[in-house]
Amino acid sequence: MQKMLIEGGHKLKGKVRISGAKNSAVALLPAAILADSEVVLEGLPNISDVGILGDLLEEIGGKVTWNGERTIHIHPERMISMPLPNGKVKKLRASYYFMGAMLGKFKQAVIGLPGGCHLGPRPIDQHIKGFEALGAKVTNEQGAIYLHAEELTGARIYLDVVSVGATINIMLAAVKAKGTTIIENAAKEPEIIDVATLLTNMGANIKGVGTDIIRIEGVPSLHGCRHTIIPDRIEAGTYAIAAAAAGDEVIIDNVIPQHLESLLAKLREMDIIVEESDEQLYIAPRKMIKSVDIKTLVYPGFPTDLQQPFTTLLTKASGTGVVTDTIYSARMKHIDELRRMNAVIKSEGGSAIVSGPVQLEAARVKASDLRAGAALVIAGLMAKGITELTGLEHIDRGYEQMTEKLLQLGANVWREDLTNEEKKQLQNS
Ligand SMILES: CC(=O)N[C@H]1[C@@H](OP(=O)(O)OP(=O)(O)OC[C@H]2O[C@@H](n3ccc(=O)[nH]c3=O)[C@H](O)[C@@H]2O)O[C@H](CO)[C@@H](O)[C@@H]1O
Ligand SMILES: C=C(OP(=O)(O)O)C(=O)O
Repeated sequence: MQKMLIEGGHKLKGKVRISGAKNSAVALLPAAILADSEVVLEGLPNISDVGILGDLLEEIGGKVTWNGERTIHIHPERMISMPLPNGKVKKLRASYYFMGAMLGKFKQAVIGLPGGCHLGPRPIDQHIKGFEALGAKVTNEQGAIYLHAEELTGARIYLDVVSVGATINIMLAAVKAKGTTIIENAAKEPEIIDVATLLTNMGANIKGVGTDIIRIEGVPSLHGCRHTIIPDRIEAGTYAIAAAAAGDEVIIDNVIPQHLESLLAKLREMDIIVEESDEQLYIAPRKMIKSVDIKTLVYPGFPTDLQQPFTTLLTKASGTGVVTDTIYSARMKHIDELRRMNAVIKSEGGSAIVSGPVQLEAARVKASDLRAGAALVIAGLMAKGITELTGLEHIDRGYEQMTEKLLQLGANVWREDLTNEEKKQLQNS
């Protein structure tokens, strides 16, 4: 168990390279189950969620080899419908994609309910509604979802809420079903397009991804292929926010700027200098920046996954900014920690109202989830003194080599093992 120490006040400057997208990677890996021959995925991020999914593919009989840290070769030929009711599936959210992929391939699966960030209730009723519409019988027995179908048949499925996970999971279950599946009110996130691109390269017939109606003609089999993952727009957004909050001039490399338009528009509204080229962003903050309000929405709206880091940036802005998360209204556990660091934030009617500018002060803080962790790292970069951050297992789920990337940008940040006393204190907190 470790803590991260961040000495604030060192301006970020230089170039940072963005890794492959976590939320794509965690769907591409289970999608490989559906193929009959080798799938090669390139450009994967070196994060713990990816490692766990690789292990799960092996647990069900896949032959998995890594070529370096970013390229995985998956041989699905010997995979079986092994039940995964417990264990590693509980460590992350995206293990729920084993439901759709194994149902699509084997017509049966037993998968424990997923873990992932605690952001308030995260039901999977829309995933289940989709599987049932395709002809599966789905039951929940002691925290594991049992899925079984004699045959999967295409269906018209209207999602009651726009859900990334349900859209991808239904695609995975439907690509080999008999006939046509139509997903209405589908999510449009870039990661969904990335997964559909992989499936199409495997031989699937999918139309309409990136719109809210996806049409899938089932095919009898899918073959292997090679696929390169898209860059992580949330990691890129996090570094853009860090650059705006504690940077001088920062270039963010390997990014698709169009994936971040909602964030970039807000940064410009604050008076931050943002320049875009094909694969790069250039961010330069001004001395005085203006507060703005943000409301998270489904893509292409402002991403909930950047809400927490953005809240930290608002502490530096002049005026009052209202932060409302319409996707996860309870995604506010970073607020108390930011208050410990001198932030002035009121909670009102489910929104956080941030007043600034204030000089943040170093403190001992704890990441309750992945993006709360990112928010607190940025706060540490802005604060006076040395911030000590625990809960790093959350950060490691989604940020590749964050310490190294920040060091490269000129931050003074390092990790240390926790003492026994600190471990005890953490367990009791
Ligand atoms: C691994 C992954 O890709 N995680 C992302 C994914 O999570 P995840 O796929 O879990 O999020 P969803 O898009 O499904 O959730 C969106 C909203 O729909 C609700 N909902 C969802 C499914 C369902 O069956 N019923 C239901 O009510 C959720 O509670 C939430 O309020 O999208 C979220 C929203 O962009 C991001 O924060 C996560 O980083
Ligand atoms: C909420 C997130 O992840 P997950 O859905 O994997 O918990 C996230 O990436 O911000």
